[in-house]
Amino acid sequence: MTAPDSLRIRRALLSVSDKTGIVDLAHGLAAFGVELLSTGGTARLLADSGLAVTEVADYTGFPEMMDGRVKTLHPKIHGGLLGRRGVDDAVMAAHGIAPIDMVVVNLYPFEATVANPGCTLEAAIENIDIGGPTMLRSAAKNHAGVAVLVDAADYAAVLAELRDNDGALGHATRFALAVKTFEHTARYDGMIANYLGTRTAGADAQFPRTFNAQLRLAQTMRYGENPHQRAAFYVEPAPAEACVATARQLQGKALSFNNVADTDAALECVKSFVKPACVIVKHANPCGVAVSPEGGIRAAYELAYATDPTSAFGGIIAFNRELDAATARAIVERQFVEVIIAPRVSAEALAVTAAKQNVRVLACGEWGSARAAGLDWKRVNGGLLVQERDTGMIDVADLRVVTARAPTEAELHDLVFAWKVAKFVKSNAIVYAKNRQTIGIGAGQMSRVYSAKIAGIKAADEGLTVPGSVMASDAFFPFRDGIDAAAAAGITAVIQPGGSMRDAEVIEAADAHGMAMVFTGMRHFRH
Ligand SMILES: NC(=O)c1ncn([C@@H]2O[C@H](COP(=O)(O)O)[C@@H](O)[C@H]2O)c1NC=O
Repeated sequence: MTAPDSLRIRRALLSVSDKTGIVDLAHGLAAFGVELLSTGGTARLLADSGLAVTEVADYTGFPEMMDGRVKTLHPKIHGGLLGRRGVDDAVMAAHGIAPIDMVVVNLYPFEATVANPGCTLEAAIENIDIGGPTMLRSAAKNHAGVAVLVDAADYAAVLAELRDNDGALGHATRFALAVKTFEHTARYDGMIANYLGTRTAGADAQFPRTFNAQLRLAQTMRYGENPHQRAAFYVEPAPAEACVATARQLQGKALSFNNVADTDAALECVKSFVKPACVIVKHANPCGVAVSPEGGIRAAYELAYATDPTSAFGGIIAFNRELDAATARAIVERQFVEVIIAPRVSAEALAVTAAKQNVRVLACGEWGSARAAGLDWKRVNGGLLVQERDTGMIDVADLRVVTARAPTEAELHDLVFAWKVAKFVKSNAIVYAKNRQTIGIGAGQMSRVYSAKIAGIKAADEGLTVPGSVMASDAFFPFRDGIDAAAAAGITAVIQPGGSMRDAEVIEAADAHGMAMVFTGMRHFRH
């Protein structure tokens, strides 16, 4: 039995650039007696597979012309797609226009074409599909009488519905396919506008005149940053690397708005380390970070936790290795934790966390050694600030020793470690570290010297020893007071960008205290 709002498919037009799955779909349609119309290359492929197919050119009486610029742009096609069934039947019949009940189209590969570094403007323009989006939009607008397929991933489900519904498709399916189609053409046109918008006179090559992006709704949340704010999580169509948006949740309550933001902060920080590492984040700031080359993530977790157990309560914990059962047990037996994220989670670890079903456990997949380039967006009222992601990394070879004393090998390891952490601490950021463990973190203060004071207070409160530690500062010291305070606390080496008007005074202070200081030449403000 056919459902009342169903549409019997009698005639379909197939015109695809990406021919994946098209032959199987066409055979499936033919089995329901569907008449097939098609354009040049698609028609040849279908005919070669033994199907009876009418070329659009034969159907319209107009040849494909202008190197394919005009193939399907004809009233017999668009009338067949747009004609309102039951309203326009007479006019359609008068002009020899037959209804087309299904359109299967995917577009010239504009995105892949312009992604090629050697792509010319001419090649880009030739890859702007005109006839395809026009058919898609006609069909999607008239979804009351037409089914439209823009994605090969939908072919099997559509064939299955035809099988179950006597060769017809229900309204809900047609509506969903139409919405997907408009999303697709919007994205396609957005990409074209972005590309061409960087090529107008005087335009910036990276920032188009208008900013078009398409993000997919991944999740609606109970609330936003606060309970009176509604919220949702939108994700990019294809994130370039493993991230919070690609993560699979293996157990636990739904992620909250703040969970997603903090998980992102923790994960992006832990990606900075090659050896087994743990980052604990609270309110967007790392409150404990450690690397343990010998002890693995279990030892790294213990060290990270020890930095600031008070703040770690209810924190987000990220690892750069598979979460194992011993580490999972150490966490859940000790502390309240909101989220644990790792590239992978072993079955044994999951069996351990299962005892605490509220804990959200996420596996995000592996990432490579270099961070993917991309853009960061930050909303301000009435606008959007866009910048390149801070993928800047320093290498030991990039460091410039500016003091009489060079850092020892051990200090150097700690300086690089502390610098990597400081990059993920809100400015003004000061990080004290020793043996690749954070000893104190001062975050988000309006003056650098206060961040330094807080780092010292936290270390003292948790019984950690500052003397012999190193210090990282995300930006230069404007005055020598920060260095003097650090020396008084027992800091022996400093890493900072340099570049202050008073660098000479700051270096003099470090020398006077017998400290080693290196300049990175790179700043890592984070607001
Ligand atoms: N110009 C037209 O009338 C036209 N009609 C359909 N196309 C596109 O031609 C492609 C399929 O071509 P073929 O079947 O010849 O391989 C599809 O990407 C389809 O979107 C057209 N090409 C571009 O605009």
